[in-house]
Amino acid sequence: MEQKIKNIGVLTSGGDAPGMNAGIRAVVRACAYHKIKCTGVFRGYQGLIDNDFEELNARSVRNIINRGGTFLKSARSRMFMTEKGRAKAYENLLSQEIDALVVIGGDGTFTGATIFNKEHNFPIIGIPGTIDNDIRGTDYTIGYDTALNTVVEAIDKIRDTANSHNRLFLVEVMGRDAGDIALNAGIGAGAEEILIPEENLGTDRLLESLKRSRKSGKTSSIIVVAEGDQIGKNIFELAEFIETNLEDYEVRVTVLGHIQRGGSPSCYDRVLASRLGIGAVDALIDGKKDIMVGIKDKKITFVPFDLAISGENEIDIDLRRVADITSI
Ligand SMILES: Nc1ncnc2c1ncn2[C@@H]1O[C@H](COP(=O)(O)OP(=O)(O)OP(=O)(O)O)[C@@H](O)[C@H]1O
Ligand SMILES: O=P(O)(O)OC[C@H]1O[C@](O)(CO)[C@@H](O)[C@@H]1O
Ligand SMILES: [Mg+2]
Repeated sequence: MEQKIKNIGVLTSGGDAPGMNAGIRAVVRACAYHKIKCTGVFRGYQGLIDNDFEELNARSVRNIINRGGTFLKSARSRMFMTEKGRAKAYENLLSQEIDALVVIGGDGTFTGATIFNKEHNFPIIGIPGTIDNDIRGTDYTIGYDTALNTVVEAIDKIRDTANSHNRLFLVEVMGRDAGDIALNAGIGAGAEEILIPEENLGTDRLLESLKRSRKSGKTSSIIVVAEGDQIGKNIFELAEFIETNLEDYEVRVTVLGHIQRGGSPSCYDRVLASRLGIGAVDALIDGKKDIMVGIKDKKITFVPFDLAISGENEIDIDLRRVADITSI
């Protein structure tokens, strides 16, 4: 028979994402509902190693549903990537009498979780919390929707200057290995071209497309470039390359950077985080472990960590077609 879970730890790890607070809140309140103790772990996996714990009750998470970032703070813990660091984390979990964990983060967080589970047989459920949306087994990750809206709002503003000065703007958006933000925000903001890590369309196509758009009467353009894109060595070199090859283009570069990770979460992200938080606690009560709770076709689903982090990020080819046709 499964042992009854008495104390669930919750942490946020990797890049912060809007909606993580709503996810923590849901986990804490689901624990309160089921009369399970809940322990907050500060600074992600690093907090496990440093013994940075605090008991949380339903009132500890008041007034945070609307706040970006994560009140538990986050970290990219190098120590957790070592066997020694993970052994220390396990020791601290035992001494705190924590018998299961909910980790909110991205692919790296889940990689750490599954390694930890294999080493120490410790029940962990993952909640996808990353603006990158680069997780398999869930249609959306917490923070992605808010980030998209932030990017579109920023590009709308850039468009004013692009249009007033007849300029070409290269706008860099986040996504080290994933083009989801670039592709969707690019379509939403009406970008001329969208460059993503999953496909290298080559510089010839880019120059041809820019020549064509001038001929068709366009006076300004916006190109959205994911930070992991492989066409240009970096976005500034790409700008130089375009100006060298197309003399009638005046190019400017905007790197949106971390504004994409901040801000109050959208309603979608708050609801998603609330559903996934409750799903994670339900899963632990049911004796599940080494899995991520996600959302597919509007329904809560559970997928093994190995599957959630498997393979390269895939983009929806229909979206590429939409981008190509609408930017004609
Ligand atoms: N191979 C690994 N072994 C052990 N722990 C790992 C491993 N990979 C990642 N982790 C742990 O997970 C943490 C978070 O991973 P990472 O920094 O890649 O962010 P993420 O969860 O992918 O989120 P995002 O991509 O949104 O920033 C790492 O800092 C590290 O502590
Ligand atoms: O400055 P940091 O925390 O290293 O974050 C940068 C990375 O985090 C992500 O935004 C995901 O959170 C990536 O797209 C990006 O490359
Ligand atoms: Mg990641």
